[in-house]
Amino acid sequence: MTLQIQARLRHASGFELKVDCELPLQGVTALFGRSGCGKTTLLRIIAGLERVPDAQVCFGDQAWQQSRQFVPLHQRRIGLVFQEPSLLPHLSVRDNLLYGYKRTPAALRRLHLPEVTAMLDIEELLDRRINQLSGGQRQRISLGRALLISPQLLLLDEPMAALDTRTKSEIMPFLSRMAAQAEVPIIMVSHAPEEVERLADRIIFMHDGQIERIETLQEALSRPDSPLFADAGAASILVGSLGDAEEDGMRPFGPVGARLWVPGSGLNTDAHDVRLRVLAKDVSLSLVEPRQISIQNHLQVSIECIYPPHNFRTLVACRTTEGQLLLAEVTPRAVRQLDLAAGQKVYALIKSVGLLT
Ligand SMILES: Nc1ncnc2c1ncn2[C@@H]1O[C@H](COP(=O)(O)OP(=O)(O)OP(=O)(O)O)[C@@H](O)[C@H]1O
Repeated sequence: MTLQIQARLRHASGFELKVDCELPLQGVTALFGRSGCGKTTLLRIIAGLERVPDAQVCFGDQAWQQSRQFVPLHQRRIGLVFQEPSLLPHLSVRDNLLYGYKRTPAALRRLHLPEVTAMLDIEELLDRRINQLSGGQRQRISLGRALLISPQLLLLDEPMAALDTRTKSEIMPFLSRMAAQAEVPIIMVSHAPEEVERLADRIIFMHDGQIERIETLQEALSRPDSPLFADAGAASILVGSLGDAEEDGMRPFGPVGARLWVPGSGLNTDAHDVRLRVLAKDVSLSLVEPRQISIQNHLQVSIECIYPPHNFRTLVACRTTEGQLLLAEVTPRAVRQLDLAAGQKVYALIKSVGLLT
């Protein structure tokens, strides 16, 4: 399934959007770029909220816009969630959730109230009024309402931007669960690298009204100049399964022999494709297997490449025994003293990890 878009638009403000692309639609696609680069405008064109003359938008074999043909939003069967929840204040949570569901022909309904309320953990809220909800709860109801029209595509425009950091981290697991369970392709606008790394499978990088690149998350994380590294520096995402917590609360991540220990969290044990975010500056390299040190997590890796130094730091791309990319940031002096080179087997010491999903 792909989404084909050809559009050209110029606002009175001088901003110009020029897009001609074919997006594979599977899992979560993030639209990422600086403020004002045109992410929301592109999302609105996909939704049919921005009517651009001569644009072409085709979702699989459905022409949503082509020549004189223009399919309005409600016939595109798109679930939309914006930054500010737009719930109906005079209706209960249940009636808000069922608003679009009731208007969806029975034959097209794939998702129903019990499974959606369980997925978003909102069963307890069904009889409340909207003004009795917190910001995070409102956003979960908005996500539920969008899912209950059984959409063929979900468009999320910075759904967490208005939430504080704590509420954001509370709602993130629901979003990622939703992405995995609902089997609906998602396009999500974001300018937060951590959000993208946590949720996205593919990224559309936008700049000045144009699409610069479309990459898988792993491709985007494997180049040192990735825009995802602009804020917190280079990072890697390790994917693996999470085991039961030990007595001290630590949980094993990944296969025996290449196992990391992470602090326990509320995640289910049956969590398979769990993502672990490791900042390159938290990874050091050693030629010998480290013993008698406080850092618990170390992995044998092989060096794939050493990038030229930048600001007195050298980025070293390593592969774990399972073939996953792990970036380490060391000093150029350490590279010289340890005589590091591509192909060499070394140990990566990981000071801290963040469990993402
Ligand atoms: N209706 C409009 N009329 C004139 N200019 C507009 C209109 N809507 C958006 N723009 C301009 O178009 C540009 C792209 O806006 P858009 O909202 O798509 O950017 P964005 O990447 O989503 O930004 P942000 O991350 O800040 O939400 C901006 O310069 C904006 O000021």
